[in-house]
Formats: sequence, C-alpha cells, structure tokens
Amino acid sequence: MANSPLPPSSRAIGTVAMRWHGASLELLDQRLLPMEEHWITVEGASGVSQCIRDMVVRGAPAIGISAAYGVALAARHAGGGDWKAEIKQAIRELAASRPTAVNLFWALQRMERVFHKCHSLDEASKRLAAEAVTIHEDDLAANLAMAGNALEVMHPEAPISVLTHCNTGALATGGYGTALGVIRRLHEKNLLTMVYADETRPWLQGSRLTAWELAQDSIPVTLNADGAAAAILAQGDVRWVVVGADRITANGDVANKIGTYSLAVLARHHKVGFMVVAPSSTIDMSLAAGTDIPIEERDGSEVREIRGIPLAPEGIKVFNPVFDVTPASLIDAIVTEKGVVHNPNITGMRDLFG
Ligand SMILES: CSC[C@H]1O[C@H](OP(=O)(O)O)[C@H](O)[C@@H]1O
Repeated sequence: MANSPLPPSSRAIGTVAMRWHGASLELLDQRLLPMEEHWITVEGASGVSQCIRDMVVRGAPAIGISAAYGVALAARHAGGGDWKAEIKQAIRELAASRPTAVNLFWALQRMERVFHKCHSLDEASKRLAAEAVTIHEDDLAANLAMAGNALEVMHPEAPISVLTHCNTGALATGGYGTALGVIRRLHEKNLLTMVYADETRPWLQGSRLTAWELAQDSIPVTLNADGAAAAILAQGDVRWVVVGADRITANGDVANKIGTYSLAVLARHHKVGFMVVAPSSTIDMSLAAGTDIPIEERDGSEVREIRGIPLAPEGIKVFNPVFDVTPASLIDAIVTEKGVVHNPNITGMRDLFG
C-alpha cells in the first residue's frame, strides 16, 4: 500500500504537533501540555475527527493538516467493498469536527479533488497520502515565507517587543508557526526584546502552549493575564500586536481566538501596530464579511472549571464563544505567504486573492 514520502514532521523546525507514519498519525495531546507530553496514535478518520473536536490537536492550519491525514487514513484502511463511500463518509465526518477554521474545509477540498481522480483503492491510498504530506509541507513553507514578509512590514532597525494572543506556533500549524513564526524570525535575527503572551482564557493556549513553545526555544517571553494587555500596551514598549487567524473574509475581517478583537481596539488606541499572520488557506473569499463567519461556541465547563476544579458556582450560565471577529478597519496588515494586504479592504484582498 502507500509508501508515504518522508513525513515533513521529521524535518520540521522545532516542536511538532503531529507525526505521520503512513498507516497511522500521532498527535501530541495539547490538552495535557505543558505538564505532560503525551502522544495519541490514531488510525482512522473518526479518531482524527474526535481529536479535532476534543482539541487534542488545534490551531487552524494544524486542524486542516490533520484532517487531510485523516482522509489518507480512511483510504489506507478502507475495506474492499464500497471504498469510495467510506472515504466520502470520512470527509463528511472530518468536516463536521469544528466550524470556524476555514483551513479545515480548504484541506478537505484539496483532498476531495485528488480523491475524485482516483480509480482504485490502491491509487487513492497512495495519492491521498502524498497530498496530505504535501499540504503539511506547503504549510511549513508558507510559515517560513510569512515570517520574511512580516519582517519587511515591521522593518525593525533595533530589537522590538511584541504582544501575542493564543497559540499560533508549531503546535497550531505544520511547523514554525504563523504569528509565532514571525516572533521566531525576529529572535533569530536578534531583533526581539520581549514577547508578551496573553494566557488566553479559557483554554489557556497562551500560558500552556505559547509559553511552552517559546521557552523550549529559549525565546524571551513574559506571560500575562489577558486583562493585563491594556496596561502592557500603555507602557509603550510594545511595537506590534501579532496574532493568527481562523478565517479571513473578502473584506479583510478576521475571525480569531476570543479576545483578539479587544486587543485590536487596544492597539489602535495606543497607536500600536496590529498584524494578522495567516496562510492563504485561511482566506475565505466566499464570505463577504466577518458577520458571515460561523463562530464556534464550546461547553460552559471550559469557563466554569479548570481540569475539573470549579472556578465558578456550579451550573452558572456561561457565554463561551471561542472566536471573535476583528473588523478590517482595526487591522494594519494581513500577512500571508502570497503577500501583504496593508490596511485591508475588499480591493486589497481581491488584488491578492482574486
Ligand atoms: C495559527 S492557529 C490560528 C488560530 O487557531 C486557534 O484557535 P484554537 O486554539 O481554538 O484552534 C487560535 O484562534 C489561533 O489564533
């Protein structure tokens, strides 16, 4: 069956979120970091769907890449009967795992295009595995390119401090990271004084994942409560707020982790640059504006408790949207591997993404 090419994870720079083995996919269980590095091995699309739903693996690009591997696993383990129906069902199941990150649907569409060209199960198994690895490698390459594009926008003449939100590193992507990739590049070029990392309640991607990734690479990081971001920007040493994205619409509105919108308002008030870094797989030109983006709401227990420890009265009503939408008017630059949209608007988005 498929002799998948060398998985990019073995060549990825720094931490990786997943490891591809041809007949199985290993996922680093991000729910347990930083206390425990535990890998889960999945052999089918259902297992990948469950891991996406449960946020074992999370981050818009990483969701797309793992879903692509899920389709490849569906072909690899399909029975001899109606293999096409099995793979179609796998794609439907993966598409239902989380609603906001368009990278998931972008990756599944890429896999479907390959699937429809296959005439045998053996051909499907080989070609879908190769496409999934290509999607992974393309994402890593995009992250490396975006870091260069971002530094051309920032053009720092001396080391700068930045603030970031959530986790947009190797754990959220095919490696290196989007906004965190920019931070890695600043550090590599000795142009980084400090990264302020929002803890990013309620799921704590900042304190548990970003702080962990940066510490692993000896990158200077200061963890802060989300509520401290305003005071940090008021101090005046932060030059840019740099964040990722889960979906960017045709007019430049950006859906990203809850709390991003308030950071954009703060940045504009304090005359700090606000930069969104995301691969073109995050662009959704089919949606006119951010109001069209489906915003995932997760269980209230994620706010009421941490690891089963209650933080609020039992059963208290919770509003837990895990993304919000930042209007294009508050964004100074959207950086992708294809180029940069400054002061994003529908014209600038169409010029770059058609
Ligand atoms: C480069 S990751 C993009 C995006 O995904 C994260 O969401 P989640 O952790 O819920 O999957 C967060 O919004 C990041 O900014």
